[in-house]
Amino acid sequence: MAVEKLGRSEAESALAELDGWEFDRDGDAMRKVFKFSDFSEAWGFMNRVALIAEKSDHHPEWFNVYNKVDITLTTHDAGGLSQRDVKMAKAIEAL
Ligand SMILES: C[C@H](O)[C@H](O)[C@H]1CNC2=NC(N)=NC(=O)C2=N1
Repeated sequence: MAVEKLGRSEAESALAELDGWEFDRDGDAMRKVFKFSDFSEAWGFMNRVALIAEKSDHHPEWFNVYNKVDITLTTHDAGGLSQRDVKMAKAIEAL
């Protein structure tokens, strides 16, 4: 699927509206570390994110240790950040 990479200023304004998300990989990705009270809470969160990912065919790069979930969003098909990442981050924030 063709997806367009966001321009720097588009990406900046999108991130400005998203709590805690920061640029990563020279602006080609966005990243946030979520912390929970324990593994069970983190895993429950990951399950909900996984369902969103499958439904939207957009998958996070993530790393989990116990109560921490480190999420990186990028669009491989676009070679950087796209509207799909912004949409995904908003969906994650809405959980
Ligand atoms: C074929 C399939 O639609 C693509 O590989 C999708 C799947 N999930 C994806 N996830 C992410 N994060 N980036 C993509 O470019 C991407 N592409």
